[in-house]
Amino acid sequence: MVVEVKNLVKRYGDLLALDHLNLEVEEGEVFGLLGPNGSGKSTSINCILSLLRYSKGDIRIFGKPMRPDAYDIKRNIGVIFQNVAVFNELTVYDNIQYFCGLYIKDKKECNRLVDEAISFVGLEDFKKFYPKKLSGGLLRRLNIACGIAHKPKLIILDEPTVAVDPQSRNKILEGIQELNRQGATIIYTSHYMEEVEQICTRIAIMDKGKIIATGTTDSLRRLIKTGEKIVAEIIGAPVLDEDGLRALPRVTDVSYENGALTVKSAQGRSNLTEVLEYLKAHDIAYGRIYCELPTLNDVFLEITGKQLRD
Ligand SMILES: Nc1ncnc2c1ncn2[C@@H]1O[C@H](COP(=O)(O)OP(=O)(O)OP(=O)(O)O)[C@@H](O)[C@H]1O
Repeated sequence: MVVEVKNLVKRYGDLLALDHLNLEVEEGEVFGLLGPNGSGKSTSINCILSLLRYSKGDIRIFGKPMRPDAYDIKRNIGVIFQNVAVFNELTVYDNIQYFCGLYIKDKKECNRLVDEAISFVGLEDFKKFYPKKLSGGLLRRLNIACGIAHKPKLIILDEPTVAVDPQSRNKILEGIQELNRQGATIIYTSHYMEEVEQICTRIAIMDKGKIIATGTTDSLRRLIKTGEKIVAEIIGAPVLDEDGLRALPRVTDVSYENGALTVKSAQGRSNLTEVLEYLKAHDIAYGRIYCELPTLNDVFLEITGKQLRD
């Protein structure tokens, strides 16, 4: 176990930010902490890193108790925070060298690792640039390079893609997967469910300071009643007999809004053929028709009654 958190409680005054949080991350995982804004992701990370005092709970990293002065543990952790934390007075190269040099004393080895980190995040053409000259996406990549150059065993990324252009976002996501392939265990916090689905091997969904569900994307999808969702883009504005659709086997919900007919069925049942037959029998013209499995947002919605991105 790389990280073990037991019954973690954190209060900010009267606000209960972490409510008996339990979390386990195994070696080799890309572990996603997914939750809406304010659910407690950053607070969890800051407590895990001993950057914040907490009211109650136990935290172990690499099997040892985590404390503010546990430098042997901290040496093996790389952290990339939401807010970019680099020196504006130093170039891209010098920034990475500074952070890497905090851990790697051999200058030659440090420079080799800096070069490796620069090519890893694709900043070869920007080595001599100062941070102010970099776009938001490139700045994020620099932030990541500073956090990973010393080859930590555990890498924690707190929403590293907020306000990042698609090209840099893809580069960052691919980079995280590559770091994992090279042996690092990753903890990744985000409120973007697509990213978490794309890169995480296991996911914990957070709400109001608690983990409300944990599992792989597939196992989380199976947790809920809703299974397949069929969406048909209806041509024209025909009146639909929704009751006829509701009567299909295991249909849980039917809606018809803005020209889109949505039919949701319970797990384990596909109603695609029946919906197509219904449309044909009632002479209803349609354009695209597609089936979707539940998303992590559907999981969150069913468990909490609200959207992940409220
Ligand atoms: N320093 C602080 N003082 C008081 N309340 C705080 C402080 N930091 C966070 N909070 C509150 O604690 C709760 C959890 O916040 P936290 O930043 O951990 O959530 P988050 O899931 O990381 O959200 P985001 O995605 O917006 O960063 C929120 O209600 C937030 O307003």
